[in-house]
Amino acid sequence: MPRPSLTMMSSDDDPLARAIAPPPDESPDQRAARLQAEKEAKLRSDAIDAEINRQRQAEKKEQRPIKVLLLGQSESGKSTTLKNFQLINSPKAFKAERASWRAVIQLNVVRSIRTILDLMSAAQASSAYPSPASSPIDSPSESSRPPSPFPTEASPTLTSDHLKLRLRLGPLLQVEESLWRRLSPSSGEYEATHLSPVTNLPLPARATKEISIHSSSAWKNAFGRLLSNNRGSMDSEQGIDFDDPKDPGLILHNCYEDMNKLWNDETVRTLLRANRIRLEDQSGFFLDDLKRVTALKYIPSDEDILKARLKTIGVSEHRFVLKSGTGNPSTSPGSLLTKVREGNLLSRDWRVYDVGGARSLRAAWAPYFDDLDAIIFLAPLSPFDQNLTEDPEVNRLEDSLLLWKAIVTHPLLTKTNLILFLNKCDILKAKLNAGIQFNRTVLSYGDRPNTFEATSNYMKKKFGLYVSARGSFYLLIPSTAAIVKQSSNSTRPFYCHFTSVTDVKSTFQILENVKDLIVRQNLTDSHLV
Ligand SMILES: Nc1nc2c(ncn2[C@@H]2O[C@H](COP(=O)(O)OP(=O)(O)OP(=O)(O)O)[C@@H](O)[C@H]2O)c(=O)[nH]1
Ligand SMILES: [Mg+2]
Repeated sequence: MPRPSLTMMSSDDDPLARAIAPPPDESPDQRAARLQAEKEAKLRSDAIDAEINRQRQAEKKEQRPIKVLLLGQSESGKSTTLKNFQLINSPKAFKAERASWRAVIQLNVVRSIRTILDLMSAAQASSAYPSPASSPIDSPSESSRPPSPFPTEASPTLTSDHLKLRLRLGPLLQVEESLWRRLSPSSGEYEATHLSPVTNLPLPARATKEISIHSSSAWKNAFGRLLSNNRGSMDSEQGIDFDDPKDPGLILHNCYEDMNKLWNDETVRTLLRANRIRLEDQSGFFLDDLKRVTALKYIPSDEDILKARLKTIGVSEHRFVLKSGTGNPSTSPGSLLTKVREGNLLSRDWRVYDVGGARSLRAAWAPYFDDLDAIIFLAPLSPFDQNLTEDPEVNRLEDSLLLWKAIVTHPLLTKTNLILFLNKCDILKAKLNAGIQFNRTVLSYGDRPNTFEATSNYMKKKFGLYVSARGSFYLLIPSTAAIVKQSSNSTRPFYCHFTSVTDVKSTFQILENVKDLIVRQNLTDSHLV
């Protein structure tokens, strides 16, 4: 016999319908009460459904990694900030890379010395043919330089001792060659850049290039291989093989006396000043630590690694998990993050992206704008008297401001947390202390005091105007003869820190606060708080 279909089934046949059906003798009052109860039950059920839905959405968001992008012009300190993240969150991996960074530091040392040697050659050539038109100071691009913030000195005359010193340092050129070859894959991924924005000297081709390694290249493997090598001469913990025949440590060690003599020579210092070169403010400067970094068993410290300079091409990514219970002295015991950590509610994946900041590389940034939690934008304050390497017409401070404006007003980033690091504060302080006048290049600064406090707060205000104020303002920089007049209608929160990201201790504190802020915002977005 065929079973009755659902439509054929009466409520008498359906046990559930029978169970919930109203009693046949229900009075009008009872009916009204029943309908009211059913209405309330439905409301409760809908509220529970909505809560479950909300929690599901939040969990989904919780599971996706927190993404942070580091932005800023070239040499602003992005990769150095990434190294700080690594040092804090993956110290073992950071340590494992010491051998590779040691090679970069050796190259940085050689490059600084080479700058001096090339300068000596140029000075010698111009003294042999003393024509005003060929002198470095009168080079055609001189007009594009910012006005000198300190008095220009006459170029000194080099003695035969200087020339002997230069000859004795010849082996360093081989060190440079061999380190270049080892660090770079055969394709040769160097991008030509000028040696320094303050020199327009006719230097040899090699000296005008800055070493840059594509992030996808396995340059660290050239040295990382040593990790598996178990030789007795090796510091296995640091992964450095001091007896490696290709290691240039011995040559550098043997050249220490001459390098030190060169760097501390008064005539050489005058020559540098006459050409407006302050090596001590440049990236990858180790000449004040020559004895230590050329020691036979030199192992780079954390600070050395942060100071090492290697230009980024491409994008590097650092992943880590924010562990529960990691100590943050700044997090108050009752704060949300502490509670979340204590309750072990939060073990989130983090991804920090570091991109190349040179002008030609900025087009590669946009694909990373999607789905970002925060951008840490680095604007170095110290190069207020320098122009861009890639565009000698543009002041570096002005470039940072315009870049910041482009990020603040970018349509894909309206909901992204923007955190500004006004960086290289240590170099800014040193420059101001050396008597370099801020208002010589930033004319709009007027006659305000030439102190760190006044100049840095002035720039904080300028950057802040784009995000948290309405109105117009200007920054006058004569090198470009441009008045950077801007207006802003935005009122986003303005998170700003004065940083020196080569300083491990202060940067640790700032990054912990930044992580706290990002987690907080992320939870707020997920409606968890
Ligand atoms: N003294 C000092 N040096 C800094 C500071 N921040 C960065 N540097 C140095 O400046 C140089 C450039 O820093 P990077 O982190 O390589 O710059 P970047 O923004 O990654 O540059 P690109 O890769 O070219 O885009 C490095 O030698 C750093 O050690 C700082 O606050 N103070
Ligand atoms: Mg970089």
